[in-house]
Amino acid sequence: MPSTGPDSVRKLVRIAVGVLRRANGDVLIAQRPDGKEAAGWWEFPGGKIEAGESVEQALHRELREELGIQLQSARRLIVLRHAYPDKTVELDTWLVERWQGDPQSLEDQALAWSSLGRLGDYRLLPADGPILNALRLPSQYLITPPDISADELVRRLPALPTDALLRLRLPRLADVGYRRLAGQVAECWAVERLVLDRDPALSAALGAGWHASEAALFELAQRPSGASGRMLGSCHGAKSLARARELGFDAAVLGPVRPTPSHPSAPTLDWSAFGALAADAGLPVYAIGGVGPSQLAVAWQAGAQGVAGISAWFGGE
Ligand SMILES: Nc1nc2c([nH]c(=O)n2[C@H]2C[C@H](O)[C@@H](COP(=O)(O)OP(=O)(O)OP(=O)(O)O)O2)c(=O)[nH]1
Ligand SMILES: [Mg+2]
Repeated sequence: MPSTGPDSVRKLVRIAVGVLRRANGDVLIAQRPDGKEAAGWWEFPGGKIEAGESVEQALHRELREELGIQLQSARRLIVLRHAYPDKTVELDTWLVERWQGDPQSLEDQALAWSSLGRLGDYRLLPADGPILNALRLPSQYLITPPDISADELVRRLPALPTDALLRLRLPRLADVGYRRLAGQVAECWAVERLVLDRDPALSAALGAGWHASEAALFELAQRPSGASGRMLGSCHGAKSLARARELGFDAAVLGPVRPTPSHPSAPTLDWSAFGALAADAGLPVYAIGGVGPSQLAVAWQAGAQGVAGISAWFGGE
C-alpha cells in the first residue's frame, strides 16, 4: 500500500475468500443476494475477517456460515488488494480441495459450479481477475539451463513435471535454432504451458506464452498483441511489478528469494518481503532464486503462485 494518497485514508477491509475446487477442476461461485452491497455480482464464498480472528479461522467460519460445510484443508492461492470507490479490499484467497458436506445456499445466494473456461460467462466482482489467472496458472515454472542442447532438452522433457510452465531460455542460441527448437518442443509439451522469450510473434504463431525481461517491461509501450498464451515478466521489486500489472501481464516472477549457486552473494528478498511485494502486485507472482518444489508450501504460505527456476529441476548451474 502506498503510504500517502487516497488509500491511506480509505478503509482497508480484509476478506477471507475460499475457492472450492472439485477433482474435475470446477470451482464454486456464489451470487451476492438482493439487499447486500454489490447484489447480483458473482464472487467466491467468503467474508470479512473479524477482529481477533486469523484468516484461517475466518475462512472456516465463513464457509460454515455461507455454505454449511466443514473445511478440511486449504492452502493460500493469492493475496490481492483492490480499490473500490468507497474502500480497499484485501482478498486473502485460499484454494480449498477438501471439505465435508455438500455446499448449500444458507444466505439466499445462488450457487454454481463452473469450469475455469466458463467463468467468463458470469459477472464476477471486478477485483477477482487475478484470482482467475492464479487458478489457470500452474505452481511450477521451469526455466531451461542456458546452454542445454536441443537433443538433451527433448530427451529430458518426459522426466519433468507435466503440469508446469516451461520457458525456453537459451540466450546463446540464434533465432533460427531457437525457432526450430520451439517447434520441436511444442510437439511434445502442451503449448499452453510453453513460454518463449524471443519475438512475441513466434509465441503467437505457436500459441505459446511469452516472457519479458525486466528491461523489456519498461521498453514496451503496451502488452504485445498476438501472443495468445501466458504473458509473464521478470521483476526485482515494486516498480517492475507495477509495470507488469499496468501492461496487463498475467503473472510475474520475483526474486531472488534465496542465494543461488550462480549468484551466491546477490542481495535476496526474504519470504516476508516477498509476501509484502506480492500482496501489492495485483497479479500472481512466482518466487525465484534458490527455490524448487520442496519450497512450494513455504512459497504458497507467503502468497506466491509457486516456484520458478532452473537448478531444482535441471540440476547444476
Ligand atoms: N467473498 C468475496 N468477497 C469479494 C470477492 N471479490 C470482491 O471484490 N469481494 C469484496 C466484496 C465485498 O466488498 C467484500 C466482502 O465482504 P462481504 O460483505 O461479503 O462480507 P461478509 O460475507 O462478512 O458479509 P456481511 O456479513 O458483512 O454481510 O469483498 C470475492 O470473490 N469473494
Ligand atoms: Mg460474504
